[in-house]
Amino acid sequence: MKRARIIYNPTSGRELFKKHLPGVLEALEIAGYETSCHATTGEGDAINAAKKAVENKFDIIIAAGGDGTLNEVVAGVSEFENRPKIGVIPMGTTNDFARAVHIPRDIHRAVEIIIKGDTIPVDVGKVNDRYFINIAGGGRITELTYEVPSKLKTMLGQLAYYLKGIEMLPSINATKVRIEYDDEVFEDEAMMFLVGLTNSVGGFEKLAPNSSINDGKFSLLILKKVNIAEFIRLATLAIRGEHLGDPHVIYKKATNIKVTSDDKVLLNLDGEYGGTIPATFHNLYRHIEVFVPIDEIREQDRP
Ligand SMILES: Nc1ncnc2c1ncn2[C@@H]1O[C@H](COP(=O)(O)OP(=O)(O)OP(=O)(O)O)[C@@H](O)[C@H]1O
Repeated sequence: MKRARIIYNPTSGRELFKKHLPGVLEALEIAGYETSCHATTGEGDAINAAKKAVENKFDIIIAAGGDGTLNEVVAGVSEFENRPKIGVIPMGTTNDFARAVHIPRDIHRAVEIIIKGDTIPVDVGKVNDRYFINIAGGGRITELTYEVPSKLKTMLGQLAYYLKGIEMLPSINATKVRIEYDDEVFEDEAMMFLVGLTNSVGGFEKLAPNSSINDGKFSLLILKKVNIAEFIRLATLAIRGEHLGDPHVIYKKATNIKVTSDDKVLLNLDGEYGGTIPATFHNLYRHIEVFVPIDEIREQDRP
């Protein structure tokens, strides 16, 4: 019998997973998985739980939570040679990764996808000694994800982020950075930089339209120094995916990226605080296998 380990964050999103756990366990049992679970207790706990699951030779690990929980599970397995396949049950406020690979927010449909068993390989980003599956970023506006209280997310969902974003607008400013990407260099003031693996960030699904999740490349997006009015105009364009032709935006695919600055710049990794720069980004090509609804995967993401 195959063994599955569920690692779930009981505080994710609207805090509903626990209620559905018996049904999830039953469905997996019927499908031939002997399943056990671990409820995370706080930051970093899912990393350790995932490491233990690898050491205990579970066949698959199911991350039930938001992008933060999935990030920790991937970080936990990434150092190992034999990495179990990963299932995702999106329970967070933002589930950018799940959205990028078309895993629905419906718990039972998400479990069915795992049971069906189709997987695709997915690139993982490594920066300094940390990992990301979706996006890494720097610049004041990317810090907004840590300033939204969990209670507010439980109550308002995604809206909590937009409200915080509006509140932060007056305080965002540019920082002088040096960004080396493959053979090119950007050295100037920037509002933010994003290093993306998927096309979907915080509900902006067209932010990096031609990114592929398993081509071994990052989508690098740099927003040069602009004033607040221009920033809002570009954010509005970004919702429609029309920001890429703007002269204030640099958008390139790159495999190796290095960011340095004389100022203190915080790194945001999949929505959580991820240390400070200097940062060297490596793309771990097809590092994990993830259960997905294979028929819905975009052509450029199919292996
Ligand atoms: N029992 C817990 N209590 C408080 N925080 C926790 C607990 N377990 C995990 N966490 C932390 O919560 C963070 C965020 O969780 P997660 O991404 O799953 O859900 P979310 O906050 O609802 O959604 P999102 O981050 O997508 O907005 C995790 O990275 C982890 O550090």
